[in-house]
This record gives sequence, C-alpha cells and structure tokens, in this order.
Amino acid sequence: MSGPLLKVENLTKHYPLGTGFLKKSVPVIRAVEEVSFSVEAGETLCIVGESGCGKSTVARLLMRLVEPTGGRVLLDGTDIAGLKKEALHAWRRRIQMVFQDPYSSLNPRLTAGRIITEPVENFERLSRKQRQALAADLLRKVGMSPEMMHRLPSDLSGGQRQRLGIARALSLNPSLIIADEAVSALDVSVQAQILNLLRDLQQQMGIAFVFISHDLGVVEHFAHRVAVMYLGRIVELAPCEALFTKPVHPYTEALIGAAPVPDPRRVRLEAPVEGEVPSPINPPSGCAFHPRCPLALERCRIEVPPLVPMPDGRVVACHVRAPATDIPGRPVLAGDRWSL
Ligand SMILES: Nc1ncnc2c1ncn2[C@@H]1O[C@H](COP(=O)(O)OP(=O)(O)OP(=O)(O)O)[C@@H](O)[C@H]1O
Repeated sequence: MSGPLLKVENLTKHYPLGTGFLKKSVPVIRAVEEVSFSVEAGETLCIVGESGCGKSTVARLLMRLVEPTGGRVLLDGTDIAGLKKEALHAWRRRIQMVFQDPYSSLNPRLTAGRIITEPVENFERLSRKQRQALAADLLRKVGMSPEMMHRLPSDLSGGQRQRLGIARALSLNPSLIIADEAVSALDVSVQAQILNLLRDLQQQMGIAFVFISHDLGVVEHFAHRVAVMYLGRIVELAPCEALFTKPVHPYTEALIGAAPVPDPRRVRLEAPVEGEVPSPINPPSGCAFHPRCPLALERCRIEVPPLVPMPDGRVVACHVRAPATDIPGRPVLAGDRWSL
C-alpha cells in the first residue's frame, strides 16, 4: 500500500456558543484550526500541548465522534466523511480508541470477558465457546491470565483495567489506535508497564498509534514523531529525538524547558512561558503565541505563520525561527497540498 495510513488535511472544529437569533452569527470556540498531519502504518505520532489546545477534539474528530467544521480525514486514502453503511462498518473496525480513565470507561456490570469481546459481538454473533476462546486470547495478548475473564472491573487494579481497555481496542484487529491520555491516570510504574505493552503490541501487530498526552516524559520515550499544538494549531511537528534535543518553535522550547525532567541535552529557554493560554473564542491575531513569545516581532502580530519544512524533516510555524521567505525556493505549502 502506498501513501500514509492516516492523513489529516486542514482539520477544523469550531464549537458554536449558543444558537444564532434571527440568523445572527454566533461566537465560536476555535478548538481545532487547519490541522494537517499523517501517520504511517506502525508509527506512533504523539500530540502534545497545554490543556485546552485541542488535543482531545482532534481525537474525537479522528473517531468521528464529532463532525468537523472543515477539512478531511483519510484512512488509506479514503475520506471517512463519504463512507456509507458497510464501508463505515469496515472503517470502524480499523480505528479504535483507548480512553484516559480505566475506571469510568468500562461497564461495571459486565465481566472482563464480555467487555473485551463486546466490539466483535457488535459485528458478529459468537457462541459461548468462541467468546471464551477470543477473551482468553485477548487477555493473553495484554499479559493477563485467561481466568480474569470472569472478574468484574471492580475486582481489578487500575493497570489491569487499562489492559482490559487495550484488549477491547485490540479485539477488532485495528490498524490504528487513538490513545487519549491513556496512561495519565496510572501510577508511574504502571504507566511504564502499559507503555511497554503498547510498544510490544505495535511491534507484533504493526499497529499505528495517535497518542495524546500532556506528559512530555511519556512522549519522549514513546513517540516516533511529535506534533506540538498551541491554541488549536500545530506549531511544530518533528521526529521525537530532534524535537527534544533541538526544539525550534519558541513554544516547544518553552514546554520542554518547563518539563520537570532534568536532561542536559535539552535546550532551555531563559524564561518560562509567561501568561495564560489565550481564549479560543477570541484568539490573538497573527501567531496565537505572540503575546507570550519572547521573540515576537511586529509581523507575528499580523500574519498567521505557515508551517514551513526545515532541512531535518520537521515543520515549524514561526516567523522568527522558520521564516518562509528566508530560503529562496523553499516552498510554503498549504496543508491540503502537502503531506506532513
Ligand atoms: N463539546 C464541546 N463544546 C464546546 N466547547 C468544547 C467542547 N469540547 C471541547 N471544547 C473546547 O474546545 C477547546 C479544546 O478542548 P480539548 O478538550 O480538545 O483540549 P485538550 O487539549 O484536549 O485539553 P485537555 O488536555 O484539558 O483535555 C477548549 O477550549 C474546550 O473548552
């Protein structure tokens, strides 16, 4: 198969604030603005950023839990918006989600076996024997004993419940798993076990991950590439090692500088990011980061910086660090014409 597994083009989501009276336009929350990226089969793309920057909305858009205001999501080159009944069913099998909270995302009344086989049973009837065989297989895959299939979620630890969430996501043999803060609610040692499990499963089954996290320590050890979001937009997308050792966007630099993990390889910003994230209802003009940016120029107040490709393969949206006009012949490409 040529081309990326997942391609996201100019994805935009505005949530209206109330309803318009007499066709008056209503203010909107600009949760996601023209986000473009791609994910290869078997790759892990992490999306990071402060609370409210639009990470979970991207996840919901990928899962079709909310409809986009604009833009497209393509799986193996097919736009998911145009899918009808059977094709939609087939697509639903291929993208699965693991949620943040293993305590509330599992039905407390169902046994572990029922929970993890339920997605398959939404598509086909299973005999008791088939269900038990499938449950045992899935439990083994996530490092649990098949005997656990008879337990209720309340009998299990947080790490075991998250393993169930992963087993459930695996049940349909997906190509892509969207994990939204999937280890945030767990203790650090359990986090490490779950991340190792996900990495092993990726190697064995070739699954791709879109992994959403606000925890840079987790991202650094798990991502192949990292997309940094600020106020609904991607400001930098880079290979993981390059991003952490040599952040280019001043916001990425500030995030890494503020992370509580001492690492002498990291470039540190003199001053941490000052001020609050602005409101997505009335975002600043030009580069949305300019009011907090120590490097901001007049141009940053006026023009939204385009994402510009750098020689090392990353893309950065910054008039100062990645000026689009600096390098003669360097293309400035709109998201819909360019595979990130
Ligand atoms: N259903 C909704 N209706 C209205 N506004 C929403 C809705 N969902 C999200 N938002 C708003 O969209 C913006 C982005 O929210 P989102 O949850 O995607 O951010 P996030 O980066 O995942 O944050 P967090 O890490 O806190 O979950 C926020 O301003 C949020 O309040």
